[in-house]
Amino acid sequence: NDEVQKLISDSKNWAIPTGDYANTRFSKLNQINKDNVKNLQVKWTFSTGVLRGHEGGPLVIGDVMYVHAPFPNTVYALDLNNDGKILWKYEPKQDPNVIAIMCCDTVNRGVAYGDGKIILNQADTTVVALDAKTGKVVWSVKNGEDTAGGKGESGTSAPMVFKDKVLIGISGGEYGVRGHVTAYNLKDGTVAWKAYSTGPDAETLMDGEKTTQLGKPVGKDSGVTSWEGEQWKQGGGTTWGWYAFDPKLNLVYYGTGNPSTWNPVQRPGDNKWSMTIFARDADTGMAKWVYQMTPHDEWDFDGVNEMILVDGMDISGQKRDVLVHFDRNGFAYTLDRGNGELLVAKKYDPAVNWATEVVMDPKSKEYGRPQVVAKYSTQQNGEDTNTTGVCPAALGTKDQQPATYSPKTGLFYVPTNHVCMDYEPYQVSYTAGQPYVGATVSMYPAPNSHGGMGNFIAWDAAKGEIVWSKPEQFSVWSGALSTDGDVIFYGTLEGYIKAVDKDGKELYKFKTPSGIIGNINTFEHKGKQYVAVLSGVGGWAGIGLAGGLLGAEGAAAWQQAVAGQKAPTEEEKSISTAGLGAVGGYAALADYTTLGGQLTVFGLPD
Ligand SMILES: O=C(O)c1cc(C(=O)O)c2c(n1)C(=O)C(=O)c1cc(C(=O)O)[nH]c1-2
Repeated sequence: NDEVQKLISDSKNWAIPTGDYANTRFSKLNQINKDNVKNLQVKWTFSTGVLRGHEGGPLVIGDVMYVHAPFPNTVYALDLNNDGKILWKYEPKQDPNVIAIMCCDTVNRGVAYGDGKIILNQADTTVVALDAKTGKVVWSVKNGEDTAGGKGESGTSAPMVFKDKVLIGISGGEYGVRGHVTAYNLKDGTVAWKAYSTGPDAETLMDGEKTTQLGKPVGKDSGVTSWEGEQWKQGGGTTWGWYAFDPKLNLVYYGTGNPSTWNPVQRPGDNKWSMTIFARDADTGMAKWVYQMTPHDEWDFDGVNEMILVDGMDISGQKRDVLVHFDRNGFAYTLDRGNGELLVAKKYDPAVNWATEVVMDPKSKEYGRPQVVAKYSTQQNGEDTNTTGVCPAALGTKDQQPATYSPKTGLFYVPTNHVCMDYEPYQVSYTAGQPYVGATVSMYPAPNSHGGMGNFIAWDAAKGEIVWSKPEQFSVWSGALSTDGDVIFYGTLEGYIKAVDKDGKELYKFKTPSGIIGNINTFEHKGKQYVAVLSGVGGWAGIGLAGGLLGAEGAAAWQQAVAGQKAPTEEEKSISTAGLGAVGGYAALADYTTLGGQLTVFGLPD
């Protein structure tokens, strides 16, 4: 989209949720720099009026900031000329029953701009285009089937506007939803193309001969033949993460989520194309290449995290245009983004133990496949057996919280989880619209380490090496930002916004009113640079607080039990696995923060 590209190239704006089409989250602004960032002050704040988890961040286009909220997905247009005075507000009417079918809090990762419209992907899968000037609905379409007699589909992902289209994904892998992405025409909301993650070629938009994985044709109907019977019909592979676009290659990139159910014993086969990076033609949706990172997933390692596109990376003396992806499974992948050739696949947390390596020898039958450690195979250990000590936990070495790439240092700065789990699969039967999880999980900090549940790291994607790692008490569930001012920002679950230098040295921190799971961004207005972030604890890691699943008393009792100071009661034991395992794991968060949705805008002293 030429208009959007023009807006993006002017760093004063933050014109798309990911900062740019390459998902770098790097800004050329440099007024706020490593020397003066310590002087940052709060300039103005704005309450969204909504509690629960606030993911994503505001857009800034010219004099207007667009702020979104989790369910009920209120959108505000704020006037930057007037300390954020409200220009318009849009509040959709949605059936609150959709809350019950959202796996990991009522989050929404942001709105997109294009063609004079603001596009919102609502929790109930309604996609609306709002007139950016007035907030009036221009068009509205239904992207899935939610609660009433539906399949348990929901919407949380941020749309991506590209060319004359907007890409929308779907959530509901915990409900057996069959994943899909749809490109809608920006003009009127009609469907340009729709591609499923599983199923026959005509529906996955694959060509058995021309679509390749690691240089080889995928074969006919691979999205059917890699499943038993008709299991692909509720096979998961949802598309709730981030999307990227390469205008030169005319390809869109994204990853697919876990195969449904979480019980691997119940679904033999590689379960294609769950857990897969897709490169699709932007005009037709046809898949050019794919790469399945975790064939036959046994741990819920959704492959949806962002794809970061970097040009001319020096890989063993050769300049390559690459795609870098920090997967939930604990491996960071560097691929040639033109043909999907695998260049690097290395662990980005030393705790990762479920696989020893990804096979890099093209002559091997196992080429590109992770080598699973039998002890941590929930498939081999079988149903109703608790597989213990698996690292990372189901929420991965990194979940949806996006990393940033700085072209100045050539490094990636990555918010990570340092969490392990016990995982017990069990039989589950499929009923449309009902949970289809099939595993009990509990989570805890990676053992024999620093005791915390997170690290903020710097990563060299050419070598596949951690450059430095800064321990955090909790998972870093916020998206990072790097700038030409040689500063890197991220937020913490306790609620701190932090700024570090290129060596990871902390330069600034400020405690905002609630835990940060939003993505930090920056913009310039009237010649001054600002940094903005949404606070509002929640998401999967914060579900205990956001969903009210654990009171402060419960948290304290649970912590004592974990610390071995008292025997856990039956109720406390059930807490440990509530919220798909996150409630017990993150119980101590209740000592630091509580719910609240607020935007905080920082700037330098006048
Ligand atoms: O399979 C799915 O459809 C699906 C959807 C979502 C979502 O839409 O938020 C999450 C997940 N899975 C998931 O596995 C996960 O770890 C997760 C974390 C979060 C979050 O916002 O903190 N959402 C989701």
